[in-house]
Amino acid sequence: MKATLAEKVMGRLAGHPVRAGEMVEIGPDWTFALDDGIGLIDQNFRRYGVDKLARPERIALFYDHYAPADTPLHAHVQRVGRQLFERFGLPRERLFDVGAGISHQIAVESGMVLPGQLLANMDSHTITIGAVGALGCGIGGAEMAYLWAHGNLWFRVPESIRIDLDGALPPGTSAKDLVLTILGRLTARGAIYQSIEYHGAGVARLAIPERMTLCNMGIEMGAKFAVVPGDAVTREHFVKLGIEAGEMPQPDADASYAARHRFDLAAVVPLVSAPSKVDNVHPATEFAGVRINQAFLGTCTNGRLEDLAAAAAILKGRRIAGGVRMVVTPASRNVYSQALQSGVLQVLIDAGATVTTPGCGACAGMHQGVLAEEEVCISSSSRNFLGRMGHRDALVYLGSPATVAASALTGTITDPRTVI
Ligand SMILES: CC(C)[C@H](C(=O)O)[C@@H](O)C(=O)O
Ligand code: SF4
Repeated sequence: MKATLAEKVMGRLAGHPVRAGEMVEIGPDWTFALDDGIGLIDQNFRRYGVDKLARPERIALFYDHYAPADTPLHAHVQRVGRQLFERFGLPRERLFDVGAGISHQIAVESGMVLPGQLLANMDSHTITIGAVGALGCGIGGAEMAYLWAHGNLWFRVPESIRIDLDGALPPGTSAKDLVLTILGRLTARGAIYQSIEYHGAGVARLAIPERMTLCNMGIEMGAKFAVVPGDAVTREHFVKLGIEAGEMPQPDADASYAARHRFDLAAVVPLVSAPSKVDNVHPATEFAGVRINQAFLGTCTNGRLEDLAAAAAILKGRRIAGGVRMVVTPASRNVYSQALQSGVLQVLIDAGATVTTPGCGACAGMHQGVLAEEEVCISSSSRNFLGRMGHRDALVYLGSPATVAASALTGTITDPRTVI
């Protein structure tokens, strides 16, 4: 029986071959929770009298959405999580506390999640780990409480769609512009509950951080998973970490796909997703002259060293425009440290940027740079819904790190190719 990568991974966990559409009761290899969800797990445990965890070795907790805490309520929730860890005797090193960074960023950069593994997290952008040939998806608080208590949960095996990428990205463009190209064509409903498999010479050329950006926005098309099957680049990522990547499961050559698409990377241009729908994608040049108040560089979409470096390359020796604030939030402590040591942060600070604690930062409008009414932000993040980054009358445009830097420089939305 020919299988897609999603069918292979879920079949391994089910203990028998599975087909798209089938329901399986499986125990993911990893089950993560966040500061934004641990309170729900605690409530469910208390309501149903859970006093034992089924698979404690698969559990980790991350404080990324509002860390350090911005309100007494959020501080309380974080305290509840620390207490829950103590109550169940979970190892302290599995609680990634204030300053560690975004869960799925850490899952990839530390080598925690291996190719072919399934990670369930209380966060939809966990899909990002598809960059290392793994499957990541978000589930709700009651479901995660059930998983932690029982070890298994029902999943429907998704259909898969195959996207073949050819060619190479032109200068001034990045994986963000590529994924915005795909999102613009497929739309926000283009892959609902499907697993997007990326193939082809175009994706083989992309480094792990670029693959993370590519997979990250799969959720904006409604996908259950987005994944680049493990290859030489994946293996090299784990070799550098001193970790054995293992077998790296592959989809069968003639597996069955619900749809196939092809994109040429050479045709990609700097793009912007305009307010307030993610698939409202147009060339950045169409928004030339739109004034911004804030430029936000960070998130699990584009808060990695390579993203900060791309912005620094544009801002080196220059100052951001008067009246614009630039907020930089490294995706993890590791990114922060590397950006510090390499001088990238100094360039950004000299240009006038401010740097915040690693984590989600302003992305979901919870802290560290939310917007006032009528303010406009150019952001390297993944969502621009109304009210996403603060006031519901603020406007968020999404673009690449280079577009964010170029716009911070001029004070208006700017195609980075015009300022390089
Ligand atoms: C808070 C969390 C549940 C949410 C998600 O699931 O994606 C957030 O990370 C987001 O980006 O909107
Ligand atoms: S950085 Fe933004 S998109 Fe990513 S997990 Fe955090 S809030 Fe969600």
